[in-house]
This record gives sequence, structure tokens and C-alpha cells, in this order.
Amino acid sequence: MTPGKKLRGLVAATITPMTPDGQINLSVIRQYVDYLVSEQNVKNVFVNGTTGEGLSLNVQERKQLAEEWVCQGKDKLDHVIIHVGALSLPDSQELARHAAAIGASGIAVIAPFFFKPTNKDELIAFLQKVASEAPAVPFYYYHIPPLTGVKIRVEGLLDGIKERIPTFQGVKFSDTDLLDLAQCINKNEREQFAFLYGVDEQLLTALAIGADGAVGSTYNYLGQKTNLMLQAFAKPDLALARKYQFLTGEFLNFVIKLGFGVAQTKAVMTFVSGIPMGPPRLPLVDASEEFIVKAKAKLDSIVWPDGD
Ligand SMILES: CC(=O)N[C@@H]([C@@H](O)[C@H](O)[C@H](O)CO)[C@@H](O)CC(=O)C(=O)O
Repeated sequence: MTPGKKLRGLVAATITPMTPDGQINLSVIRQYVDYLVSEQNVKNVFVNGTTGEGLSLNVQERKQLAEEWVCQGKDKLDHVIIHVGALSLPDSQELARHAAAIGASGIAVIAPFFFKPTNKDELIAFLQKVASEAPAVPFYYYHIPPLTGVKIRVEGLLDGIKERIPTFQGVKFSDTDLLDLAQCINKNEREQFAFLYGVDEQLLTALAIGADGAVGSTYNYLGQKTNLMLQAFAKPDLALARKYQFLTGEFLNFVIKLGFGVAQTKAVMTFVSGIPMGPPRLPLVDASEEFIVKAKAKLDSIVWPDGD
């Protein structure tokens, strides 16, 4: 891992592999790391987040997964960010201490979403209590209002955040309010915070307003194609960048219409990578055979600009 290096580019929101009987399956994580690096050119991971079913795992499972990713990622990955958010503050603090102890390169926290903070001060108070348990570890706020229902705008949250959370390093922004994201980027140029976008089908738009990179589920299996989009954008060859975005969008638009979530992501990753991701944990249920057949046919039918 590369300490101190600003987080940029693609971050795979990792899937939690499970055995057919629903236990976490640590045995494939080594192969998973190698696959991300060699086949997808993705060297950053975000562990135990939404895609990783982090909120459906117990504390022990989350620690085991964090340890395995840090251990297998050593000398191979640049950043291993561990999501340590939980509804229970002590659980979240325990996970933050654990992430620090195992040498994670960052921690992230989601807004609590059962009893919700009602304003930015309450939210910052919660985040601060977690961040202070890992005082040497870069801290990221994980903003995902479609799932948490916590709609506190990030722009306001960032005002004076470094005084409250000295380790504050950036935001994983999984929302479509691009005005909020743009205001964050515009106001925080000097702070060197990292803004990582989390709606994969709209990444190009976020890059245009200055996002540093992205955290998402599709970079597990479309990382290499999305990296080509990032390269085209940097060149700049916007026409080419758009082609990549339109094609990933075409796939996502297709699967979203069929019904797309973490269970389906596990199925897609299994057929693309060959690594068994197993079933999701209840209340999520397995992707149907019909979904798998249709999603695979759709992905195979796409002709990418690089000729693949
Ligand atoms: C709601 C949701 O799951 N969003 C995904 C996206 O990557 C999403 O799967 C993608 O944009 C397809 O819609 C990520 O933002 C989630 C994520 O990064 C995580 O797993 O923590």
C-alpha cells in the first residue's frame, strides 16, 4: 500500500464472497486481489460497503474481511479503505480501532440510518466519535442518501470539518445531486480532499466537474473499460470517453430494468471473473437464472472502442 498518496482513479467497491451456505468465504480473496490488479487494472478497494453487504455482516466477519483484504493487498494494492460505519456507535468505533491496528489506508463511515442525524452538527458529532478512534488514519465520509435517507448536503458538512475531524480526507459521493458535489469541489480546492463519485453510470459527468475518481461496484468487472474512459477524458478525447460511458450505461440500463442490486452484482462478477462470489445474505436473494443468461448475453454483445 502507498501511505499518504491521495486517492485517485478507480476504487472497486468489493463484493463479499460467500460460501453456498452463507458464510463469508475468505479463501478467494487472494485470487480476487490478483484479478482486480491484473485483469481490471484497479489497485484500490473499498471493503465492507454497500456492495460488500457490510451492514449485513457482524463485527467479527467485518474484521476478518478487513484483515484479509489488507493482508492480501499488501504490495499489490495502493489503497485499502475499510468501511466501518454501523448503526451502533461502539461497533463503529471498534471497527475503526481495528482498521487502524491492521494498517488500513483509510476508513469510511456512512450516516446512521435508523435513528438519523437531523442536521450536519449531529452527523459530524457521530463521524467525529468514530474518526477519533483512528487518529492516524485518513477518514472519508460515505454519502449515500438513496440508501440511508440522510439527505444532509455535503457542501455544508465540509465547512470547518478539519477542525472537528483532523483526519478528514474526502467524500465517497453516491448521489445524483451534482450541484452539491460541484459546490464541494469548488470550495475545497485548497484542502486537497478527495471526491470519489459513486454512481458509475454518471461518472463522466462527475469527472467533468472535477471528481478525483470513483468508488463503485462495476469497477470489479468493468474496471479496465472504465480506466480507458478515464484515460480518454484526461487526454482529452471526450468523444471516446463518451463512447465508454454510453456503453457501460447501456449495460447498466439493461440490467437495472431487469432488477439490479448487490445480488445481481455478485452474479455478474462470478460469470465475468470466474471467481465464485456465492449467494447474497438475506434479505437479499440470489439473482435468477434468467437474469444471469440475459445479463451475460448483453455484456457479450457490447463492442467496445478498443475492439474487445
Ligand atoms: C447504490 C449502489 O449500490 N451504488 C453503487 C454503485 O456502484 C452502483 O452499483 C452502480 O452505479 C450501478 O447502479 C456504489 O455507489 C456502492 C458502493 O460504492 C459501495 O459498495 O460501497
